[in-house]
Amino acid sequence: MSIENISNNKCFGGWHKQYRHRSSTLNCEMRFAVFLPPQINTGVKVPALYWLSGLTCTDENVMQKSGIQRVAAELGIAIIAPDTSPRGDDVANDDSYDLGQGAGFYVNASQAPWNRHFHMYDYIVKELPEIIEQHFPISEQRAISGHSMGGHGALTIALKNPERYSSVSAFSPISSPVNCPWGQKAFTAYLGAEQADWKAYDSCELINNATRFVPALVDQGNDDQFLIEQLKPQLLEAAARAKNYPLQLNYHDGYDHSYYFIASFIESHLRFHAKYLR
Ligand SMILES: N[C@@H](CCC(=O)N[C@@H](CS)C(=O)NCC(=O)O)C(=O)O
Repeated sequence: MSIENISNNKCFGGWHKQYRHRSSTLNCEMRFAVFLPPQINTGVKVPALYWLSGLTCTDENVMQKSGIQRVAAELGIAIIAPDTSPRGDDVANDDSYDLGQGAGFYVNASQAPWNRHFHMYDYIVKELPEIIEQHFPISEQRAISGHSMGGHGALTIALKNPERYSSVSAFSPISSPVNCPWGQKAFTAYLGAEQADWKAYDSCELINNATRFVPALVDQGNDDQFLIEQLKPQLLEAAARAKNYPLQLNYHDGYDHSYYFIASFIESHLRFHAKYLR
């Protein structure tokens, strides 16, 4: 698996780098970004936090807007930022911002035309870590986090693979895609009309069925424009309470859905993950 370096920026003593590669899982060319903390110079492998972004995003949003690098450099954690879907002229798409390219929802699509490329679940869980751990001094110690659609991705991926992630966190996640318009639209397209098939990618369902717990942290702004209709964190809270699941969910007055909110609390997420990555 070869990768091509396309940019390098020194940052807080470490490096922000972008790469292009051919993904066999997604059947197209993909780009990802990695922040390598200064500790890679000590000859010891560093752990990684995978960051899954939300609707309309690429690898660039978190790297340019969250300020994640400062504390990642202090703690010696690499940040991996993939794209949010397969892309390209021959990849299926939709005119709306919440379906198709930029909106992969971190599932494996079973329905045409999406099933030719939209296998973001397998890409994030299997192919990308293999590439990362082959090409960089990054260990198999992994944590996962994300925002909105990416918060849903992080939670579901950790809940489905508790042996692969030591902790999970999310900002403003889509807490139960089965129960909101964004999720219902995407899952109908990618997974088909059979709602029983959607439950394999619903955080609340997965918490309900969990047998092994991954410590979880969620932060949510109370002035988030998507809170009531789409995000529904109270469903996540109720599922966790019923199961005694180790979820800490914090609400914050005045904060919205943007990266200004993420930038305000990203430090606490990194320190949370650092406790479990050691
Ligand atoms: N209608 C909005 C909805 C998309 C949206 O809010 N995306 C969030 C994730 S769900 C985001 O992170 N946008 C990019 C950014 O703020 O940098 C748009 O098209 O930008």
